[in-house]
Amino acid sequence: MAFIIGLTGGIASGKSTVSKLLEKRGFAIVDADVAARKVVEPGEKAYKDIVEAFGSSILLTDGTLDRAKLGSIVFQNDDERKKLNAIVHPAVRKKMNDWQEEAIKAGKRTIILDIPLLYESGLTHLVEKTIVVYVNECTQLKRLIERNNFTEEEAKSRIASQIPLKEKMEKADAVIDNNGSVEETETQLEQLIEKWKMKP
Ligand SMILES: CC(C)(COP(=O)(O)OP(=O)(O)OC[C@H]1O[C@@H](n2cnc3c(N)ncnc32)[C@H](O)[C@@H]1O)[C@@H](O)C(=O)NCCC(=O)NCCS
Ligand SMILES: Nc1ncnc2c1ncn2[C@@H]1O[C@H](COP(=O)(O)OP(=O)(O)OP(=O)(O)O)[C@@H](O)[C@H]1O
Repeated sequence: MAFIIGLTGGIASGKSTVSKLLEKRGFAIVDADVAARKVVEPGEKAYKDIVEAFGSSILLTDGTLDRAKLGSIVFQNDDERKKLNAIVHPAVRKKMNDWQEEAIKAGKRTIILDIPLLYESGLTHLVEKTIVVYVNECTQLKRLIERNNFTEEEAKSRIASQIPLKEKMEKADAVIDNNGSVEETETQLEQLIEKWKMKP
């Protein structure tokens, strides 16, 4: 039996940073954001459903999704976001399940499911333990604005579309504080790998 761990946090809290550190150590990573990009490629069912629901004005000239435009629609309106989630999430779950099976077949002993919406989507039954990557509100806002070139308003509306990070932290089996340097984050991760006896 493989050890299945859910890695989550808030937008721009540092999940990808932590998952890269885990990948470097040979752990299998199954990333929901990667799956969510894959299942909306032209030709996929979710792609067709999105075009039907949101209209072809959310497409770029090459026929792929205009993610910036779709993002500006769904992070300003809860109903639109729920509509998109209902189309994309079932396909994401299936894709992640396929990748998890592949990792198990390849002999991986610990599999990390990197799922930003682990708590929002009620998916904790899929994992044995949860890790929350935590940053304070100020760091989160600053890093999100810097990484995505968002205005403060755009960044705040994305943060507001998720359960507050503090609440996620209270639900977690382990918390990694990513307010400091990446090296400090790596040290905490190493201690957790030791404590939970995680083997790649
Ligand atoms: C709206 C979309 C096109 C915007 O794309 P964009 O490239 O700007 O963002 P990206 O996909 O890289 O997501 C960045 C982060 O935003 C947050 N986020 C994304 N979707 C959602 C959502 N539906 N609800 C809350 N937060 C979300 C997550 O923290 C994610 O890590 C895209 O986020 C999307 O398709 N979302 C729906 C699928 C989804 O829920 N993905 C999250 C994990 S399954
Ligand atoms: N400890 C750190 N010190 C400085 N910058 C950091 C640190 N950790 C992450 N960052 C930066 O903050 C931003 C967000 O980090 P990252 O992309 O890992 O977050 P995420 O939780 O995966 O985000 P998302 O949910 O949006 O995919 C990135 O630009 C990253 O380079």
